[in-house]
Amino acid sequence: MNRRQVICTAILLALIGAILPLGLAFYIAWTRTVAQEQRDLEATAHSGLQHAQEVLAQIEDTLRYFQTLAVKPCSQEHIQQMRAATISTREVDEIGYFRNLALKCSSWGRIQERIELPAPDMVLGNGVELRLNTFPMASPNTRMIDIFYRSHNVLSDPVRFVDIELDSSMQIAVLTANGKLISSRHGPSPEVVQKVLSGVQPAMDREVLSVMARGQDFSVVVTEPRSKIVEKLRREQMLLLPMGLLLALIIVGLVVWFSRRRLSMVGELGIAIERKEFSVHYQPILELQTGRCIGAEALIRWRRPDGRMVRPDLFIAIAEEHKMISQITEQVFRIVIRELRDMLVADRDLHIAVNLSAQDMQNGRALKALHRMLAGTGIEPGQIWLEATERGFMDVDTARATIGTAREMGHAIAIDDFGTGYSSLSYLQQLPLDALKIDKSFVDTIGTDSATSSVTPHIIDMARSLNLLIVAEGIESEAQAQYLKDKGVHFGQGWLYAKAMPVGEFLSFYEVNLRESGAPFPQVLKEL
Ligand SMILES: Nc1nc2c(ncn2[C@@H]2O[C@@H]3COP(=O)(O)O[C@H]4[C@@H](O)[C@H](n5cnc6c(=O)[nH]c(N)nc65)O[C@@H]4COP(=O)(O)O[C@H]3[C@H]2O)c(=O)[nH]1
Repeated sequence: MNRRQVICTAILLALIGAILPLGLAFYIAWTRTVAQEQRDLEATAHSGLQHAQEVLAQIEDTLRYFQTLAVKPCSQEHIQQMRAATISTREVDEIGYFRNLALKCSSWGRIQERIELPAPDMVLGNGVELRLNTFPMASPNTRMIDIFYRSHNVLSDPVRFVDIELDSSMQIAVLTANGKLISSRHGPSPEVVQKVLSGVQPAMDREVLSVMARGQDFSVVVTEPRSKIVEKLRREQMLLLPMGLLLALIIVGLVVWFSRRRLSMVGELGIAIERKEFSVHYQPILELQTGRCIGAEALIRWRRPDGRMVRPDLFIAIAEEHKMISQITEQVFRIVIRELRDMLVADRDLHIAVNLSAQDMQNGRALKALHRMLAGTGIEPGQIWLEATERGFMDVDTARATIGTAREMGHAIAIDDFGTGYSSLSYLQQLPLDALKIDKSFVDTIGTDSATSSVTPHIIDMARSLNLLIVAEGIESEAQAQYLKDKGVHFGQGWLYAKAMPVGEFLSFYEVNLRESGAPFPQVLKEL
Protein backbone atom coordinates (compact mmCIF):
# COMPACT_ATOMS: atom_id res chain seq x y z
CA MET A 1 0.00 0.00 0.00
CA ASN A 2 1.49 3.35 -0.93
CA ARG A 3 1.28 6.51 1.21
CA ARG A 4 -1.79 7.81 -0.61
CA GLN A 5 -3.60 4.51 -0.30
CA VAL A 6 -2.74 4.34 3.42
CA ILE A 7 -4.10 7.87 3.96
CA CYS A 8 -7.26 7.15 1.92
CA THR A 9 -7.83 3.82 3.68
CA ALA A 10 -7.23 5.46 7.06
CA ILE A 11 -9.72 8.25 6.31
CA LEU A 12 -12.25 5.69 5.08
CA LEU A 13 -11.74 3.45 8.10
CA ALA A 14 -11.89 6.42 10.46
CA LEU A 15 -15.16 7.51 8.84
CA ILE A 16 -16.59 4.01 9.06
CA GLY A 17 -15.20 3.72 12.58
CA ALA A 18 -16.96 6.92 13.57
CA ILE A 19 -20.22 6.37 11.72
CA LEU A 20 -20.67 2.67 12.42
CA PRO A 21 -20.78 2.73 16.25
CA LEU A 22 -22.88 5.88 16.24
CA GLY A 23 -25.20 4.41 13.61
CA LEU A 24 -25.29 1.18 15.56
CA ALA A 25 -26.08 3.01 18.80
CA PHE A 26 -28.84 4.88 17.00
CA TYR A 27 -30.18 1.69 15.45
CA ILE A 28 -30.11 -0.21 18.77
CA ALA A 29 -31.76 2.73 20.53
CA TRP A 30 -34.44 2.78 17.83
CA THR A 31 -35.14 -0.96 17.85
CA ARG A 32 -35.11 -1.10 21.65
CA THR A 33 -37.54 1.81 21.80
CA VAL A 34 -39.81 0.30 19.15
CA ALA A 35 -39.73 -3.11 20.89
CA GLN A 36 -40.51 -1.49 24.25
CA GLU A 37 -43.28 0.53 22.67
CA GLN A 38 -44.69 -2.57 20.99
CA ARG A 39 -44.78 -4.26 24.39
CA ASP A 40 -46.56 -1.23 25.88
CA LEU A 41 -49.09 -1.30 23.04
CA GLU A 42 -49.71 -5.01 23.61
CA ALA A 43 -50.24 -4.45 27.32
CA THR A 44 -52.64 -1.59 26.57
CA ALA A 45 -54.56 -3.70 24.02
CA HIS A 46 -54.93 -6.55 26.49
CA SER A 47 -56.07 -4.33 29.31
CA GLY A 48 -58.48 -2.64 26.83
CA LEU A 49 -59.94 -6.02 25.90
CA GLN A 50 -60.24 -7.10 29.50
CA HIS A 51 -61.93 -3.82 30.38
CA ALA A 52 -64.47 -4.08 27.53
CA GLN A 53 -65.33 -7.61 28.58
CA GLU A 54 -65.76 -6.53 32.19
CA VAL A 55 -68.11 -3.72 31.08
CA LEU A 56 -70.15 -6.19 29.06
CA ALA A 57 -70.18 -8.69 31.92
CA GLN A 58 -71.44 -6.02 34.29
CA ILE A 59 -74.23 -5.09 31.88
CA GLU A 60 -75.15 -8.74 31.32
CA ASP A 61 -75.38 -9.26 35.09
CA THR A 62 -77.80 -6.35 35.28
CA LEU A 63 -79.88 -7.75 32.40
CA ARG A 64 -79.97 -11.20 33.96
CA TYR A 65 -81.06 -9.69 37.26
CA PHE A 66 -84.05 -8.00 35.63
CA GLN A 67 -84.87 -11.21 33.82
CA THR A 68 -85.34 -12.97 37.11
CA LEU A 69 -87.01 -10.02 38.88
CA ALA A 70 -90.52 -11.03 39.94
CA VAL A 71 -92.33 -7.70 39.61
CA LYS A 72 -95.10 -6.65 37.32
CA PRO A 73 -93.56 -5.25 34.11
CA CYS A 74 -93.69 -1.44 33.95
CA SER A 75 -95.10 -1.26 37.48
CA GLN A 76 -93.96 1.56 39.72
CA GLU A 77 -91.65 -0.86 41.48
CA HIS A 78 -90.20 -2.18 38.19
CA ILE A 79 -89.41 1.36 37.00
CA GLN A 80 -87.99 2.16 40.43
CA GLN A 81 -85.67 -0.84 40.25
CA MET A 82 -84.53 0.18 36.74
CA ARG A 83 -83.75 3.70 37.98
CA ALA A 84 -81.79 2.32 40.95
CA ALA A 85 -79.73 0.16 38.61
CA THR A 86 -78.73 3.16 36.45
CA ILE A 87 -77.56 4.94 39.57
CA SER A 88 -75.73 2.04 41.18
CA THR A 89 -74.12 0.58 38.06
CA ARG A 90 -71.64 2.82 36.29
CA GLU A 91 -71.86 0.94 33.01
CA VAL A 92 -75.63 1.23 32.86
CA ASP A 93 -76.92 4.59 31.65
CA GLU A 94 -80.48 3.55 30.86
CA ILE A 95 -82.61 0.39 31.11
CA GLY A 96 -85.70 -0.44 29.08
CA TYR A 97 -88.39 -3.10 29.08
CA PHE A 98 -89.68 -4.53 25.79
CA ARG A 99 -92.71 -6.55 24.87
CA ASN A 100 -93.10 -7.89 21.33
CA LEU A 101 -89.92 -6.00 20.42
CA ALA A 102 -91.49 -2.64 21.36
CA LEU A 103 -90.28 -0.49 24.25
CA LYS A 104 -92.92 -0.31 26.97
CA CYS A 105 -91.11 1.45 29.80
CA SER A 106 -87.62 2.47 30.83
CA SER A 107 -85.72 3.92 33.75
CA TRP A 108 -87.30 7.25 32.62
CA GLY A 109 -90.87 5.89 33.10
CA ARG A 110 -93.62 4.55 30.87
CA ILE A 111 -93.28 5.06 27.13
CA GLN A 112 -96.25 6.25 25.12
CA GLU A 113 -94.72 6.23 21.65
CA ARG A 114 -94.06 3.03 19.80
CA ILE A 115 -90.32 2.39 19.68
CA GLU A 116 -89.23 -0.81 18.01
CA LEU A 117 -85.93 -2.59 18.18
CA PRO A 118 -84.03 -2.54 14.89
CA ALA A 119 -82.05 -5.61 13.71
CA PRO A 120 -79.02 -6.23 15.92
CA ASP A 121 -75.48 -5.48 14.70
CA MET A 122 -74.31 -8.57 16.44
CA VAL A 123 -75.66 -11.46 18.46
CA LEU A 124 -73.31 -12.89 21.05
CA GLY A 125 -72.99 -16.58 21.80
CA ASN A 126 -75.20 -16.31 24.92
CA GLY A 127 -78.04 -14.67 22.97
CA VAL A 128 -77.23 -11.07 23.98
CA GLU A 129 -77.83 -8.67 21.11
CA LEU A 130 -75.72 -5.62 20.42
CA ARG A 131 -76.88 -2.50 18.60
CA LEU A 132 -74.14 -0.02 18.14
CA ASN A 133 -75.90 3.13 16.96
CA THR A 134 -78.80 3.77 19.26
CA PHE A 135 -79.88 7.35 19.91
CA PRO A 136 -82.14 7.50 23.00
CA MET A 137 -85.23 9.69 23.17
CA ALA A 138 -83.91 11.59 26.17
CA SER A 139 -80.77 12.76 24.34
CA PRO A 140 -81.21 12.05 20.64
CA ASN A 141 -77.75 13.37 19.71
CA THR A 142 -75.86 10.98 21.90
CA ARG A 143 -74.88 7.64 20.43
CA MET A 144 -75.36 4.77 22.87
CA ILE A 145 -74.59 1.08 22.77
CA ASP A 146 -77.72 -1.00 23.16
CA ILE A 147 -77.30 -4.38 24.85
CA PHE A 148 -80.47 -6.42 24.72
CA TYR A 149 -81.34 -9.71 26.41
CA ARG A 150 -84.75 -11.35 26.17
CA SER A 151 -87.04 -8.52 27.45
CA HIS A 152 -84.69 -5.84 28.73
CA ASN A 153 -82.03 -3.66 27.24
CA VAL A 154 -79.30 -1.48 28.67
CA LEU A 155 -78.06 1.67 27.01
CA SER A 156 -74.44 2.36 27.76
CA ASP A 157 -72.23 5.27 26.77
CA PRO A 158 -69.66 3.88 24.27
CA VAL A 159 -66.92 5.65 26.23
CA ARG A 160 -67.41 3.11 29.03
CA PHE A 161 -65.84 0.44 26.78
CA VAL A 162 -62.58 2.35 26.30
CA ASP A 163 -62.38 3.93 29.69
CA ILE A 164 -58.87 2.75 30.54
CA GLU A 165 -55.62 4.48 31.37
CA LEU A 166 -54.29 5.43 27.95
CA ASP A 167 -51.00 7.05 26.99
CA SER A 168 -51.72 10.36 25.25
CA SER A 169 -49.72 9.24 22.18
CA MET A 170 -51.77 6.02 21.74
CA GLN A 171 -55.11 5.46 20.03
CA ILE A 172 -57.52 2.68 20.92
CA ALA A 173 -60.53 1.16 19.16
CA VAL A 174 -62.85 -1.48 20.64
CA LEU A 175 -64.77 -3.43 18.02
CA THR A 176 -67.21 -6.28 17.91
CA ALA A 177 -65.86 -9.67 16.95
CA ASN A 178 -67.24 -9.04 13.44
CA GLY A 179 -65.27 -5.81 13.16
CA LYS A 180 -67.86 -3.10 13.87
CA LEU A 181 -66.67 -0.14 15.90
CA ILE A 182 -68.05 0.08 19.43
CA SER A 183 -65.93 2.90 20.69
CA SER A 184 -62.56 4.58 20.29
CA ARG A 185 -60.31 7.14 21.94
CA HIS A 186 -57.74 9.61 20.59
CA GLY A 187 -59.07 9.12 17.05
CA PRO A 188 -57.36 6.07 15.55
CA SER A 189 -57.32 6.00 11.74
CA PRO A 190 -60.28 3.79 10.58
CA GLU A 191 -58.19 2.49 7.64
CA VAL A 192 -55.33 1.44 9.86
CA VAL A 193 -57.76 -0.20 12.30
CA GLN A 194 -59.45 -2.15 9.50
CA LYS A 195 -56.10 -3.28 8.10
CA VAL A 196 -54.90 -4.42 11.48
CA LEU A 197 -58.18 -6.29 11.99
CA SER A 198 -57.96 -8.00 8.64
CA GLY A 199 -54.47 -9.16 9.54
CA VAL A 200 -52.83 -7.12 6.78
CA GLN A 201 -49.83 -5.23 8.06
CA PRO A 202 -50.85 -1.59 7.61
CA ALA A 203 -49.21 -0.12 4.53
CA MET A 204 -48.09 2.81 6.59
CA ASP A 205 -46.42 0.62 9.18
CA ARG A 206 -43.34 2.77 8.72
CA GLU A 207 -45.38 5.50 10.31
CA VAL A 208 -47.66 3.64 12.70
CA LEU A 209 -47.07 0.97 15.30
CA SER A 210 -50.11 -1.23 15.84
CA VAL A 211 -51.26 -4.12 17.99
CA MET A 212 -54.48 -6.13 18.14
CA ALA A 213 -55.95 -8.21 20.97
CA ARG A 214 -58.82 -10.55 20.05
CA GLY A 215 -61.35 -11.85 22.56
CA GLN A 216 -64.52 -13.92 22.24
CA ASP A 217 -66.82 -10.92 21.85
CA PHE A 218 -64.48 -8.03 21.11
CA SER A 219 -61.36 -7.06 19.29
CA VAL A 220 -59.17 -4.21 20.47
CA VAL A 221 -56.75 -2.33 18.24
CA VAL A 222 -54.16 0.03 19.70
CA THR A 223 -52.00 2.22 17.45
CA GLU A 224 -49.30 4.82 17.90
CA PRO A 225 -47.60 7.00 15.30
CA ARG A 226 -43.87 6.31 15.20
CA SER A 227 -43.24 10.03 15.34
CA LYS A 228 -44.66 10.02 18.86
CA ILE A 229 -41.95 7.74 20.17
CA VAL A 230 -39.19 10.18 19.30
CA GLU A 231 -39.22 11.50 22.83
CA LYS A 232 -38.76 8.01 24.23
CA LEU A 233 -36.11 7.37 21.61
CA ARG A 234 -34.18 10.39 22.81
CA ARG A 235 -34.13 9.00 26.32
CA GLU A 236 -32.80 5.69 25.02
CA GLN A 237 -30.23 7.50 22.91
CA MET A 238 -29.00 9.46 25.89
CA LEU A 239 -28.10 6.09 27.32
CA LEU A 240 -26.55 4.47 24.24
CA LEU A 241 -25.05 7.35 22.30
CA PRO A 242 -22.27 8.07 24.80
CA MET A 243 -21.23 4.42 24.52
CA GLY A 244 -21.35 4.67 20.70
CA LEU A 245 -19.37 7.90 20.88
CA LEU A 246 -16.76 6.30 23.09
CA LEU A 247 -16.49 3.31 20.75
CA ALA A 248 -16.21 5.64 17.76
CA LEU A 249 -13.44 7.58 19.50
CA ILE A 250 -11.59 4.36 20.31
CA ILE A 251 -11.88 3.12 16.71
CA VAL A 252 -10.82 6.45 15.24
CA GLY A 253 -7.92 6.58 17.71
CA LEU A 254 -6.83 3.07 16.71
CA VAL A 255 -7.07 3.91 13.01
CA VAL A 256 -4.97 7.05 13.52
CA TRP A 257 -2.44 5.08 15.55
CA PHE A 258 -2.19 2.29 12.98
CA SER A 259 -1.99 4.62 10.01
CA ARG A 260 0.67 6.79 11.64
CA ARG A 261 2.59 3.65 12.36
CA ARG A 262 2.08 2.49 8.79
CA LEU A 263 3.06 5.87 7.42
CA SER A 264 6.29 6.24 9.33
CA MET A 265 9.26 4.31 8.04
CA VAL A 266 10.07 3.24 11.60
CA GLY A 267 6.58 1.85 12.07
CA GLU A 268 6.68 0.12 8.71
CA LEU A 269 10.04 -1.36 9.50
CA GLY A 270 8.71 -2.72 12.80
CA ILE A 271 5.81 -4.32 10.91
CA ALA A 272 8.21 -5.68 8.26
CA ILE A 273 10.31 -7.32 10.98
CA GLU A 274 7.19 -8.84 12.58
CA ARG A 275 5.95 -10.09 9.23
CA LYS A 276 9.38 -11.13 8.00
CA GLU A 277 9.07 -9.15 4.78
CA PHE A 278 12.82 -9.38 4.00
CA SER A 279 14.65 -11.51 1.49
CA VAL A 280 18.31 -11.87 0.64
CA HIS A 281 20.11 -11.44 -2.67
CA TYR A 282 23.60 -12.73 -3.25
CA GLN A 283 26.35 -10.85 -5.11
CA PRO A 284 29.11 -13.18 -6.25
CA ILE A 285 32.67 -12.53 -5.04
CA LEU A 286 35.37 -13.66 -7.46
CA GLU A 287 39.08 -14.24 -7.33
CA LEU A 288 40.34 -11.48 -9.64
CA GLN A 289 43.22 -13.43 -11.14
CA THR A 290 41.26 -16.56 -12.08
CA GLY A 291 37.69 -15.34 -12.21
CA ARG A 292 36.71 -18.18 -9.84
CA CYS A 293 33.68 -17.50 -7.67
CA ILE A 294 34.48 -18.15 -4.03
CA GLY A 295 31.14 -17.16 -2.62
CA ALA A 296 28.86 -14.18 -2.27
CA GLU A 297 27.91 -11.24 -0.16
CA ALA A 298 24.42 -11.57 1.30
CA LEU A 299 22.53 -8.32 0.73
CA ILE A 300 19.19 -7.74 2.32
CA ARG A 301 16.15 -6.79 0.25
CA TRP A 302 12.87 -5.36 1.53
CA ARG A 303 9.86 -5.48 -0.69
CA ARG A 304 6.92 -3.65 0.86
CA PRO A 305 3.42 -5.13 0.65
CA ASP A 306 2.67 -2.69 -2.21
CA GLY A 307 5.54 -4.24 -4.18
CA ARG A 308 7.93 -1.31 -3.84
CA MET A 309 11.53 -2.05 -2.94
CA VAL A 310 13.24 -0.03 -0.22
CA ARG A 311 16.99 0.49 -0.57
CA PRO A 312 18.93 -1.14 2.29
CA ASP A 313 21.13 1.90 2.85
CA LEU A 314 17.89 3.77 3.65
CA PHE A 315 16.25 1.39 6.08
CA ILE A 316 19.40 -0.07 7.65
CA ALA A 317 20.29 3.38 8.99
CA ILE A 318 16.77 3.79 10.43
CA ALA A 319 16.88 0.29 11.91
CA GLU A 320 20.20 1.12 13.55
CA GLU A 321 18.88 4.40 14.87
CA HIS A 322 15.82 2.70 16.41
CA LYS A 323 17.63 -0.35 17.76
CA MET A 324 15.94 -2.79 15.40
CA ILE A 325 19.00 -3.84 13.48
CA SER A 326 19.84 -6.92 15.57
CA GLN A 327 16.49 -8.48 14.63
CA ILE A 328 17.20 -7.75 10.97
CA THR A 329 20.69 -9.24 11.14
CA GLU A 330 19.22 -12.36 12.75
CA GLN A 331 16.64 -12.64 9.98
CA VAL A 332 19.41 -12.39 7.36
CA PHE A 333 21.35 -15.18 9.09
CA ARG A 334 18.22 -17.29 9.22
CA ILE A 335 17.45 -16.77 5.51
CA VAL A 336 21.03 -17.48 4.43
CA ILE A 337 21.12 -20.71 6.44
CA ARG A 338 17.71 -21.78 5.16
CA GLU A 339 18.49 -21.04 1.53
CA LEU A 340 22.10 -22.19 1.32
CA ARG A 341 22.48 -24.85 4.00
CA ASP A 342 22.52 -27.79 1.60
CA MET A 343 24.94 -26.11 -0.78
CA LEU A 344 27.26 -24.95 2.02
CA VAL A 345 27.34 -28.45 3.47
CA ALA A 346 27.94 -30.01 0.05
CA ASP A 347 30.61 -27.52 -1.00
CA ARG A 348 33.02 -26.41 1.71
CA ASP A 349 34.64 -23.94 -0.73
CA LEU A 350 31.50 -21.82 -0.79
CA HIS A 351 31.56 -18.77 1.49
CA ILE A 352 28.89 -16.25 2.30
CA ALA A 353 29.67 -12.81 3.70
CA VAL A 354 27.02 -11.27 5.93
CA ASN A 355 26.96 -7.62 7.00
CA LEU A 356 27.03 -6.76 10.69
CA SER A 357 25.98 -3.32 11.87
CA ALA A 358 27.84 -1.18 14.35
CA GLN A 359 25.34 -2.22 17.03
CA ASP A 360 25.85 -5.90 16.25
CA MET A 361 29.53 -5.35 16.77
CA GLN A 362 28.97 -3.58 20.04
CA ASN A 363 26.47 -5.86 21.72
CA GLY A 364 27.66 -9.17 20.28
CA ARG A 365 24.07 -10.46 20.27
CA ALA A 366 24.13 -11.27 16.56
CA LEU A 367 27.16 -13.50 17.02
CA LYS A 368 25.43 -15.47 19.78
CA ALA A 369 22.35 -15.86 17.58
CA LEU A 370 24.51 -17.04 14.67
CA HIS A 371 26.19 -19.55 16.93
CA ARG A 372 22.83 -20.98 17.96
CA MET A 373 21.52 -21.05 14.40
CA LEU A 374 24.55 -22.83 12.98
CA ALA A 375 24.47 -25.57 15.60
CA GLY A 376 23.51 -28.86 14.02
CA THR A 377 23.28 -27.49 10.47
CA GLY A 378 26.57 -29.01 9.29
CA ILE A 379 27.73 -25.62 8.02
CA GLU A 380 31.33 -24.79 8.95
CA PRO A 381 31.50 -21.44 10.77
CA GLY A 382 34.44 -20.60 8.50
CA GLN A 383 32.02 -20.58 5.56
CA ILE A 384 30.26 -17.57 7.04
CA TRP A 385 32.26 -14.38 6.81
CA LEU A 386 31.30 -11.30 8.65
CA GLU A 387 31.64 -7.77 7.36
CA ALA A 388 31.33 -4.65 9.48
CA THR A 389 31.74 -1.03 8.45
CA GLU A 390 34.34 1.22 10.02
CA ARG A 391 31.72 2.58 12.38
CA GLY A 392 31.45 -0.87 13.90
CA PHE A 393 35.06 -0.64 14.98
CA MET A 394 34.93 2.84 16.48
CA ASP A 395 35.13 1.56 20.04
CA VAL A 396 38.39 -0.31 19.59
CA ASP A 397 38.19 -2.34 22.80
CA THR A 398 34.70 -3.65 22.18
CA ALA A 399 35.50 -4.22 18.52
CA ARG A 400 38.58 -6.20 19.41
CA ALA A 401 36.60 -8.36 21.80
CA THR A 402 33.85 -9.02 19.25
CA ILE A 403 36.34 -9.80 16.48
CA GLY A 404 38.12 -12.13 18.90
CA THR A 405 34.88 -13.96 19.67
CA ALA A 406 33.97 -14.19 15.99
CA ARG A 407 37.34 -15.61 15.08
CA GLU A 408 37.22 -18.07 17.99
CA MET A 409 33.92 -19.25 16.60
CA GLY A 410 35.67 -19.80 13.28
CA HIS A 411 34.39 -16.84 11.25
CA ALA A 412 36.59 -14.60 9.13
CA ILE A 413 35.92 -10.92 9.66
CA ALA A 414 36.33 -8.04 7.26
CA ILE A 415 36.24 -4.26 7.55
CA ASP A 416 33.72 -2.98 5.01
CA ASP A 417 33.71 0.28 3.06
CA PHE A 418 37.25 0.95 4.21
CA GLY A 419 38.43 4.52 3.69
CA THR A 420 35.03 6.17 3.98
CA GLY A 421 35.46 6.86 7.71
CA TYR A 422 38.34 7.85 9.89
CA SER A 423 40.31 4.60 10.03
CA SER A 424 44.02 4.89 9.99
CA LEU A 425 46.82 2.41 9.74
CA SER A 426 47.56 2.59 13.46
CA TYR A 427 43.91 1.98 14.19
CA LEU A 428 43.75 -0.98 11.84
CA GLN A 429 46.84 -2.47 13.45
CA GLN A 430 45.00 -2.85 16.72
CA LEU A 431 42.29 -5.09 15.24
CA PRO A 432 42.80 -8.77 14.45
CA LEU A 433 40.96 -8.57 11.10
CA ASP A 434 41.07 -11.06 8.24
CA ALA A 435 40.08 -8.91 5.29
CA LEU A 436 39.58 -5.35 4.10
CA LYS A 437 36.97 -4.28 1.60
CA ILE A 438 37.76 -1.30 -0.58
CA ASP A 439 34.69 0.84 -0.92
CA LYS A 440 33.11 1.36 -4.31
CA SER A 441 33.79 5.10 -4.14
CA PHE A 442 37.53 4.38 -4.37
CA VAL A 443 37.12 1.80 -7.10
CA ASP A 444 35.13 4.41 -9.05
CA THR A 445 38.17 6.75 -9.06
CA ILE A 446 40.45 4.22 -10.76
CA GLY A 447 41.57 5.62 -14.10
CA THR A 448 40.22 9.08 -13.29
CA ASP A 449 42.17 12.08 -12.12
CA SER A 450 39.89 12.80 -9.18
CA ALA A 451 41.41 13.96 -5.92
CA THR A 452 40.78 10.65 -4.17
CA SER A 453 42.16 8.49 -6.95
CA SER A 454 45.55 8.50 -5.29
CA VAL A 455 44.05 7.10 -2.08
CA THR A 456 43.22 3.69 -3.58
CA PRO A 457 46.83 2.51 -3.95
CA HIS A 458 47.50 3.63 -0.38
CA ILE A 459 44.62 1.60 0.97
CA ILE A 460 45.84 -1.43 -0.96
CA ASP A 461 49.39 -0.98 0.36
CA MET A 462 48.10 -0.56 3.88
CA ALA A 463 46.07 -3.76 3.69
CA ARG A 464 48.97 -5.66 2.19
CA SER A 465 51.30 -4.44 4.92
CA LEU A 466 48.83 -5.76 7.49
CA ASN A 467 48.60 -9.04 5.67
CA LEU A 468 44.89 -8.67 5.08
CA LEU A 469 42.92 -10.24 2.29
CA ILE A 470 41.71 -7.46 -0.02
CA VAL A 471 38.29 -7.40 -1.61
CA ALA A 472 37.29 -4.57 -3.94
CA GLU A 473 33.60 -3.82 -4.35
CA GLY A 474 31.69 -2.02 -7.06
CA ILE A 475 33.90 -3.08 -9.98
CA GLU A 476 32.11 -2.00 -13.11
CA SER A 477 34.77 -1.97 -15.81
CA GLU A 478 37.55 -4.16 -17.19
CA ALA A 479 39.98 -1.30 -16.60
CA GLN A 480 39.15 -1.20 -12.89
CA ALA A 481 39.45 -4.98 -12.68
CA GLN A 482 42.81 -4.93 -14.47
CA TYR A 483 44.16 -2.19 -12.21
CA LEU A 484 43.12 -4.03 -9.07
CA LYS A 485 44.53 -7.29 -10.36
CA ASP A 486 47.83 -5.55 -11.13
CA LYS A 487 47.86 -4.11 -7.63
CA GLY A 488 47.50 -7.57 -6.16
CA VAL A 489 43.92 -7.19 -4.90
CA HIS A 490 42.71 -10.74 -4.28
CA PHE A 491 38.99 -10.61 -4.72
CA GLY A 492 36.35 -8.42 -6.22
CA GLN A 493 32.66 -8.03 -6.70
CA GLY A 494 30.73 -5.71 -8.95
CA TRP A 495 28.35 -5.41 -11.83
CA LEU A 496 31.18 -6.27 -14.20
CA TYR A 497 30.74 -9.83 -12.97
CA ALA A 498 27.26 -9.99 -11.58
CA LYS A 499 24.67 -8.00 -9.72
CA ALA A 500 23.16 -9.25 -6.48
CA MET A 501 20.62 -11.98 -7.36
CA PRO A 502 18.12 -14.33 -5.73
CA VAL A 503 19.42 -17.62 -4.37
CA GLY A 504 18.38 -19.80 -7.33
CA GLU A 505 20.16 -17.58 -9.83
CA PHE A 506 23.21 -17.37 -7.64
CA LEU A 507 23.51 -21.15 -7.36
CA SER A 508 23.30 -21.49 -11.15
CA PHE A 509 25.87 -18.72 -11.55
CA TYR A 510 28.14 -20.49 -9.06
CA GLU A 511 27.89 -23.88 -10.80
CA VAL A 512 28.51 -22.42 -14.26
CA ASN A 513 31.42 -20.36 -12.91
CA LEU A 514 33.08 -23.39 -11.29
CA ARG A 515 32.72 -25.38 -14.51
CA GLU A 516 33.97 -22.63 -16.77
CA SER A 517 36.77 -21.09 -14.71
CA GLY A 518 38.21 -24.49 -13.81
CA ALA A 519 40.45 -22.73 -11.29
CA PRO A 520 41.28 -24.37 -7.95
CA PHE A 521 40.20 -22.96 -4.62
CA PRO A 522 42.48 -19.97 -3.89
CA GLN A 523 45.52 -20.73 -1.77
CA VAL A 524 45.12 -17.50 0.27
CA LEU A 525 41.80 -18.69 1.57
CA LYS A 526 43.10 -22.05 2.58
CA GLU A 527 45.49 -20.24 4.87
CA LEU A 528 42.75 -18.34 6.63
N1 LIG B 1 26.44 0.84 -8.51
C1 LIG B 1 26.98 -0.34 -8.17
N2 LIG B 1 26.60 -0.89 -6.99
C2 LIG B 1 27.16 -2.07 -6.67
C3 LIG B 1 28.05 -2.73 -7.50
N3 LIG B 1 28.43 -3.90 -6.89
C4 LIG B 1 27.78 -3.94 -5.72
N4 LIG B 1 26.98 -2.87 -5.57
C5 LIG B 1 26.13 -2.51 -4.44
O1 LIG B 1 26.98 -2.02 -3.42
C6 LIG B 1 26.49 -2.47 -2.15
C7 LIG B 1 27.50 -3.28 -1.52
O2 LIG B 1 27.20 -3.56 -0.24
P1 LIG B 1 27.80 -2.76 0.99
O3 LIG B 1 28.97 -1.96 0.65
O4 LIG B 1 27.95 -3.78 2.07
O5 LIG B 1 26.63 -1.77 1.36
C8 LIG B 1 25.42 -2.23 1.78
C9 LIG B 1 25.39 -2.43 3.28
O6 LIG B 1 26.11 -1.40 3.95
C10 LIG B 1 23.97 -2.30 3.59
N5 LIG B 1 23.39 -3.65 3.68
C11 LIG B 1 22.92 -4.44 2.71
N6 LIG B 1 22.50 -5.62 3.22
C12 LIG B 1 22.73 -5.55 4.56
C13 LIG B 1 22.51 -6.46 5.66
O7 LIG B 1 22.07 -7.59 5.52
N7 LIG B 1 22.87 -6.01 6.91
C14 LIG B 1 23.41 -4.77 7.11
N8 LIG B 1 23.72 -4.43 8.35
N9 LIG B 1 23.61 -3.92 6.11
C15 LIG B 1 23.28 -4.29 4.85
O8 LIG B 1 23.34 -1.61 2.54
C16 LIG B 1 24.34 -1.21 1.61
C17 LIG B 1 23.79 -1.16 0.24
O9 LIG B 1 23.44 -2.41 -0.17
P2 LIG B 1 22.93 -2.64 -1.60
O10 LIG B 1 21.95 -1.61 -1.98
O11 LIG B 1 22.55 -4.06 -1.68
O12 LIG B 1 24.15 -2.36 -2.47
C18 LIG B 1 25.23 -3.27 -2.46
C19 LIG B 1 25.47 -3.74 -3.85
O13 LIG B 1 24.30 -4.08 -4.55
C20 LIG B 1 28.42 -2.11 -8.75
O14 LIG B 1 29.23 -2.59 -9.54
N10 LIG B 1 27.85 -0.93 -9.02
